[in-house]
Amino acid sequence: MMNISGLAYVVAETTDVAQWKQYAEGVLGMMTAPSPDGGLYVRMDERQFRFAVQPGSRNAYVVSGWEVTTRADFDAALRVLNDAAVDVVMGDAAHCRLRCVQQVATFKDPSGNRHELVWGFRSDFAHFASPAGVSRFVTGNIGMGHTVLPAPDFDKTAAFFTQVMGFGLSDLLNFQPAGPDGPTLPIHFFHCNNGRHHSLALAGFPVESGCVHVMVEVENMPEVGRAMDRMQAHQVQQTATLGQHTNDRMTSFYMRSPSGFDIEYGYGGAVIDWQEHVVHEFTRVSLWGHDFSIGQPSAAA
Ligand SMILES: Cc1ccc(O)c(O)c1CC[C@@H]1C(=O)CC[C@]2(C)C(=O)CC[C@@H]12
Ligand SMILES: [Fe+2]
Repeated sequence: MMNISGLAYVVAETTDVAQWKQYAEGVLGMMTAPSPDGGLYVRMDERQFRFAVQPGSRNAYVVSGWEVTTRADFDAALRVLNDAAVDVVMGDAAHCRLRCVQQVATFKDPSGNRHELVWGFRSDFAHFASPAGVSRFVTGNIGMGHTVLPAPDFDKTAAFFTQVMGFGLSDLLNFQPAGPDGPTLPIHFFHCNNGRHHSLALAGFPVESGCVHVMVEVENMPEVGRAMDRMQAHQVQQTATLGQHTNDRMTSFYMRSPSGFDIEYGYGGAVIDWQEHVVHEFTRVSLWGHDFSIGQPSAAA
């Protein structure tokens, strides 16, 4: 059985590394350093990076990095992938060095999203000092946050994550963007072996950038408000108003990243005891706020 402990990192591609550096430092409030591939390590905590930004010809999401805590769990995970006939490419020394890990294995899910499995991060444990004065990001044992990936091949991809990757379904939404008579788009929320309500969500539609959004969490409401001020000061496009989700209780706003996908910036996400949790379908996205219409192309200035 696979025992993934959390979302370790995400990798994004950009045509403009300097722009990502400004966004990471000035808006997200994260530290940056050059990476060996000519890109950027974006730091949120004691790890060398939580976002790896690689230079390229596109602005897009590239890969999700999933972590196991031991070599034994890594080997067990490789056996599970092999038994499920998943094509796995083992990373070479350069790939391990780039990701700052002992071992890395790459594969795709049934919708074509790319994933990496890693163990044994390497770190200099330099103190995290946010260039924007962010007190701290909520990471550690619950991972860097969550990622929401397109899954046009929905049922196969959801089955892959529960049956092969060992995720649990937290809850689900049958989203009806055009009202009760319109089409239904499933969004399923999955947890791995930590208390974060979801480390992954799968959305049953294609997304040009390769990702719907990545969520990062800060430790109090003022840090969310200060991030909104920085977003405005840097003229970054907001894609949803401030609001609070029904399922994970996160208070957050959404904005565009330079790689085309959104960043959800929030605080107060519930930490769940999975023994007590009951899987359910929810029909309201938010307790209050979260107007996603401001992110639609027609709403753009
Ligand atoms: C519904 C929900 C619960 C918890 C989350 O962390 C979370 O991001 C969401 C929203 C999921 C989803 C989205 O991100 C893109 C825009 C979507 C499809 C909507 O317009 C409503 C639900 C939204
Ligand atoms: Fe989210």
